[in-house]
Amino acid sequence: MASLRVPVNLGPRSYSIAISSGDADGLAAFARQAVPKSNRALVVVDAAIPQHADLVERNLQAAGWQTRRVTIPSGEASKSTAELSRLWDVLADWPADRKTLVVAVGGGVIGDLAGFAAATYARGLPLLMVPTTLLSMVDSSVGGKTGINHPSGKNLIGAFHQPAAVWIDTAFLDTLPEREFLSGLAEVIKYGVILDADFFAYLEAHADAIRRRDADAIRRIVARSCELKAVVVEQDEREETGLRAILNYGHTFAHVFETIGGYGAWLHGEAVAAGMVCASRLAEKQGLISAELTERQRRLLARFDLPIAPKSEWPIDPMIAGMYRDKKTELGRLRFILPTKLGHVELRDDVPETAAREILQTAS
Ligand SMILES: NC(=O)c1ccc[n+]([C@@H]2O[C@H](COP(=O)([O-])OP(=O)(O)OC[C@H]3O[C@@H](n4cnc5c(N)ncnc54)[C@H](O)[C@@H]3O)[C@@H](O)[C@H]2O)c1
Ligand SMILES: O=C(O)C(=O)C[C@@H](O)[C@H](O)[C@H](O)COP(=O)(O)O
Ligand SMILES: [Zn+2]
Repeated sequence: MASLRVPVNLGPRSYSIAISSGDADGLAAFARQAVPKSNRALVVVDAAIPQHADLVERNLQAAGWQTRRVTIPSGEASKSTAELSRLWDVLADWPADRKTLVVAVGGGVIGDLAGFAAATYARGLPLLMVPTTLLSMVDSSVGGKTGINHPSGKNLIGAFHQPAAVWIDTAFLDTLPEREFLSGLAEVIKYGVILDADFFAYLEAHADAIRRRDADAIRRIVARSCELKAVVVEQDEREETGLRAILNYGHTFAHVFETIGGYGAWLHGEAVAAGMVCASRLAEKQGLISAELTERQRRLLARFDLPIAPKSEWPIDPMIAGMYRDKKTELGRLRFILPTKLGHVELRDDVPETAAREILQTAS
């Protein structure tokens, strides 16, 4: 299958996303082209996928890199100061220099963590993203948001640091467990709601093929998601104008669901799924959309067995308090991304706290 390229045009920080399937050999030339002058590579890998790291490391070595590997325990708890500090220690001990490439092999946890190490060590090292989950292929490996969690809130500590390149090989998905695969689909559905009504309709029409991981369907959803994210990031790289904030649809709710669950009850995509339904209900309440649009999202999410409401036992006050720590909050005002029609959303700062509280109270 021919490999695709999606460009991310950011002037001096521009890079290419390569999308292929089973073309491990292509990685060496691609990485070398993206990072011509570099002789050391720190390969940061999720503990569950040593076989994928072997493949990546072999190819980097073939392209002239001397490699070292750090294995990170799987799961959201690794977006921590302890794991970050371990990466800094290895880099300092080697020692790394400013040409040392950091390579993230894993899902969004590894990308966010290794990316933040790359952003901070020696004030910035080149970063190669090699995403191995659906969620990281369609979202987290692109756009340069890196960081770790704080006990009080998701991704509260972080930096923008664009990768030098993103290498997506959809063959890595062959080993991905079903629940993780479905979680990634929440972010794919997000793109349809916020930017592309036709893409949403495609997801509705091809839900069965997507669920059985049909190769064409996977390639199409990965490519379209990357294109849509790239277009947004190109126009508002650091979330300054409000445009990039649309990628946060459902996340004001999702992040408090993840935090209240101790970063373990729900996967990120599961929290985003329920968060999008809450945001859509909030838009209904504000008179922006009819119930039909929320219902379409609920139906599609349910076809992928994704949650469509928070757990009833989660206490509401700490969730509301958590929303005020959301990075979109300004001057003490909550801000939400709300749909106005399929394929279009707005950043709103006129939603009263009581409305968000009511959504949580009536969620079931
Ligand atoms: N930076 C961004 O723009 C951005 C965007 C979206 C999400 N995120 C972050 O990404 C994280 C979620 O990412 P995720 O869903 O990839 O989770 P993850 O990184 O925890 O990976 C999910 C699970 O899949 C396993 N795994 C990874 N690749 C595998 C493979 N090929 N085969 C078998 N198992 C594999 C891992 O061990 C892990 O248990 C969250 O922390 C979220 O906040 C960041
Ligand atoms: O890239 C973005 O911008 C996003 O908002 C993508 C989100 O899917 C992702 O979960 C991101 O990490 C959330 O960012 P945050 O700034 O709300 O922590
Ligand atoms: Zn997300």
